Amino acid sequence: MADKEAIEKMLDSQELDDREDMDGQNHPESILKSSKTMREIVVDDQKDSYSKILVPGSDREAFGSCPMIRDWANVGEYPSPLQATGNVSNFVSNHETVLVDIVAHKENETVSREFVRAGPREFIAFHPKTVKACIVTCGGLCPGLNTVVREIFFTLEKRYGVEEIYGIPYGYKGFHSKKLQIRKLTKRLVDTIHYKGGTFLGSSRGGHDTQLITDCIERYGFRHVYIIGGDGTHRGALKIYEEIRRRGLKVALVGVPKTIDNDVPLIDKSFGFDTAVEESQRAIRSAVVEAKSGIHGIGLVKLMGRHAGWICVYGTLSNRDVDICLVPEVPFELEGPRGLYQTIHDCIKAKGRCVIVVAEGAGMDHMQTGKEVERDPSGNVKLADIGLFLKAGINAWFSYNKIEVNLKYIDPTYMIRTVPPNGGDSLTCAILAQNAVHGAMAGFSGFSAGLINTHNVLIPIETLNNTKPKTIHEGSRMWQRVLDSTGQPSLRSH
Ligand SMILES: Nc1ncnc2c1ncn2[C@@H]1O[C@H](COP(=O)(O)OP(=O)(O)O)[C@@H](O)[C@H]1O
Ligand SMILES: O=P(O)(O)OC[C@H]1O[C@](O)(COP(=O)(O)O)[C@@H](O)[C@@H]1O
Ligand SMILES: [Mg+2]
Repeated sequence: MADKEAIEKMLDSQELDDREDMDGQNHPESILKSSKTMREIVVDDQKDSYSKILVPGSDREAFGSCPMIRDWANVGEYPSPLQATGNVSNFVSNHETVLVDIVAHKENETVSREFVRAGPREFIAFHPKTVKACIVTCGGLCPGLNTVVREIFFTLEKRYGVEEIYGIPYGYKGFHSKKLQIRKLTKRLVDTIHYKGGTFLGSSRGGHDTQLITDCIERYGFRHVYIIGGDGTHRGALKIYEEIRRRGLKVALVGVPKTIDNDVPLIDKSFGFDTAVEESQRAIRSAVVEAKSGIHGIGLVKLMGRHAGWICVYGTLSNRDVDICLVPEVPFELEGPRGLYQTIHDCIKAKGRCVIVVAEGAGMDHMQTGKEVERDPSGNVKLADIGLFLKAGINAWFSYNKIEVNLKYIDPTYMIRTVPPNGGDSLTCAILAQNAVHGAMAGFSGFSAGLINTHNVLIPIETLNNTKPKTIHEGSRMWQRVLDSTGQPSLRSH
């Protein structure tokens, strides 16, 4: 039987669970059971080559649990329509968790954080016919946004039989701006959007208003709210989630973390990052070709990375012809015998050329002194252009020292985030989106879908927001790989 037919048949046979409209806490035991206290997973206590992993079950406020709507509103319990079309062994129990800290040492006990495992549940909290869902994309662009939107749509529509799915235009503003139109999404509208870069829904910075957004959610009767965005978006999402709880609304608020900078904490990698790195190769290769072809050629490439230099690091390590990599986390000096300019000079003397990759947030201590800080509508600090600054500084230094150089500056900033996702990122987007929907259908709320240690999890947004962004550490093996590949010195006199 076709998926759709099987789902329809199953849904038609289901009465609306009256718990959905009841007061009181009459919840199914199967879903409710709370976890034990300190749980010990002894991987193998016979062999001392295995480690003992302790999961701190007693402190499950932050880890190992995920908020559920039934904590503040009544929801029902229905057999999942996936029972009619899927393999039942694919269902995930609410008691399954994924460990975060998996590197162990046999001499020590490893205490790991854990998150609820994502995936389809055998029983769901919403009758799909009662679900009105909306999807919004916020903040900067990232390859794969459209793929996430499309997959949320099709998972809701095809797998669960949800009929009303809406697109919120241009980010948070779209919930309340009179100039913007919320529109119903259809298969025809979203069918081919994954082949394109950008976001079909539009995006924006600024415009977050917790009360107006929650009013809109209430007015439309949205039961699922899917919010795709980065750190700023998630700060905004947490406020909406708290307001939803305060008002006692039966709403699953779900995040999908997005950022080209790859600094979202806890998760393995953010979607679109690999595509951006791949796209950065075109710019870096051009810089290498230019540097190799000119007399004392210098290729300078500026890439994105406001507070974290992951694109530069991965771009550098992929290319392997880069001589100097500059990231926001690792300060460098310009002048002096170990400074940047002298290092470029040494590199040119040794190789006849020098290729430099710089993150937009690197070297800010050289530029923003004394100036008033400018902010974008979301409150992010507007950075001065380190690429242009270095271009001018390098040219001036060599000119002063009467050494001919040919510097070519390449700034592919927006080009690397506006392309469609590559194959791997497309798959990541699809799986994240599916798990966002499975989590919402199961009645979880206030979480973001993420991949940790290659396993899909539901991360409470509060935890995500309270965890430090993932940045590069100077003492790390990753930074050491950069130093090994480039051969660059510390660029500091101390
Ligand atoms: N602290 C905050 N509280 C509420 N909303 C916020 C907050 N920070 C950012 N936002 C909102 O989140 C949206 C996206 O934020 P932004 O920083 O531009 O992008 P990103 O989510 O990619 O980091 C914007 O609409 C912005 O107004
Ligand atoms: O010009 P815009 O749209 O503000 O975007 C620039 C910023 O967006 C980013 O690509 C990603 O930022 P977000 O993840 O916060 O959206 C940064 O690297 C960059 O500084
Ligand atoms: Mg951000």
